Amino acid sequence: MAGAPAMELSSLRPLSNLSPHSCFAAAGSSLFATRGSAPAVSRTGCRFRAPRAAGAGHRGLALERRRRQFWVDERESGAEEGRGEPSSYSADDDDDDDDDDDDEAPLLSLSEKPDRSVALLDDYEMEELDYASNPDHRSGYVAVLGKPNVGKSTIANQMIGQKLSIVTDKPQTTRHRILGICSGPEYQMILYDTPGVIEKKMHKLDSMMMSNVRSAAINADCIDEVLEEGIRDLKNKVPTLLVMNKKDLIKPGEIAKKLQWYEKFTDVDDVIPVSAKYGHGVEDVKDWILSKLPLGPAYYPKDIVSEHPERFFVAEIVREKIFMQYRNEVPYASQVNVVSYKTRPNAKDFIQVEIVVEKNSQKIIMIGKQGRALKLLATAARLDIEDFLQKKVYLEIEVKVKENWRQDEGLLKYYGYGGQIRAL
Ligand SMILES: Nc1nc2c(ncn2[C@@H]2O[C@H](COP(=O)(O)OP(=O)(O)OP(=O)(O)O)[C@@H](O)[C@H]2O)c(=O)[nH]1
Repeated sequence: MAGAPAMELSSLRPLSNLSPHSCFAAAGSSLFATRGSAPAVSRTGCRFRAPRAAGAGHRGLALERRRRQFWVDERESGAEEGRGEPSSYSADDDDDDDDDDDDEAPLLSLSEKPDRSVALLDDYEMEELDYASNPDHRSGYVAVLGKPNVGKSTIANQMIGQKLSIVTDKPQTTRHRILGICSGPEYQMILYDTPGVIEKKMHKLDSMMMSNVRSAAINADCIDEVLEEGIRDLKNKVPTLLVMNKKDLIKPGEIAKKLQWYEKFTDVDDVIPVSAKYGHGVEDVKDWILSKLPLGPAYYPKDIVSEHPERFFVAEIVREKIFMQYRNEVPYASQVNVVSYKTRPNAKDFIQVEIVVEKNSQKIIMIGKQGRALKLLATAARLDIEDFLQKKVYLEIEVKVKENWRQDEGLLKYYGYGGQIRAL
């Protein structure tokens, strides 16, 4: 069937006694709305946590300790940096000198689901957030799976209420699993937005991305019919929702027919039509997930929206701008690395980014005549990064060529496609 874009949302263990709706203030979600205890956000803005309240220092340390358990320090696995002839552009209003250096950041694992016993809040946090007195609290992992461009990132962002995953009109924008945490007073759902499932793998990059998708599916005990063998036996154990997205593009009379078709010819538990871009139906999806989430305490403090470090999002923002500005092969041949991120007490943060492309011809396109294209890119990226970080930054971008990086397993691992990214 020439179906509407569809994706599957699967969550951990089913549970029958539900308390839907109780946790959501909003009926009919609005775009990027802020929630209860969540910190202020802007269009692309996400705070990893709300500004700490007085006395919350312990909690910060506890979180730090817990995070470190997910970090894998294996810098030796990184490929050597080929230093070509860089072309760079610095996007800044004025100039600053740098001081502190944090380049010794360890790696953060993206492929492992934190074990509940590891990720659990410590006693101080339990007491502070009063979890012990709330036996009805629900929490669990949800994998967002589906083909490229169906709107997985859009719906994940909508549910979290903040733009964590980049969204473009080009397929296969999402390359990593993006973990987003959506919390309410009585629940916490941890969403894994995954790259679109592709069957035809052109590069090693595609294979490594798909292996991370499979791992997200396994971690959430769920299955997508387009995924390969090895996880099929998990079916039946996990509630699966098929989200029929972009219903705004379907004629009203067709929606009912498509729903019937999906219900009849797929194994999913439910089908919900939504229009993620406009927020329609997103609350229904949230309610469905809530109805399936197991009872249990939160995995993370409620004001945390992601485990990813800031530099991960900085690279993603630059990548989004590349997808928006350049055509054809160039965005797909580009890898963005934050090579240095320096916070300075009396000056703007200093961020050095390298864009790696595969051919010199791509580098020429990326830079443009008299560097105009790169300047445009750097300025657009800087503005969004500042919006995201809620502070001014000095951004320097270099373009380098590394032939066939998409086929180089060592480099791909170094760039985070082996399931690890550098922590800040
Ligand atoms: N008309 C319409 N467009 C939508 C809707 N949801 C998402 N889109 C658009 O579809 C495109 C792809 O959205 P994404 O959220 O990036 O899709 P994705 O599934 O994460 O894409 P991949 O990165 O390829 O896996 C973007 O241009 C979105 O604006 C919707 O409900 N209606």
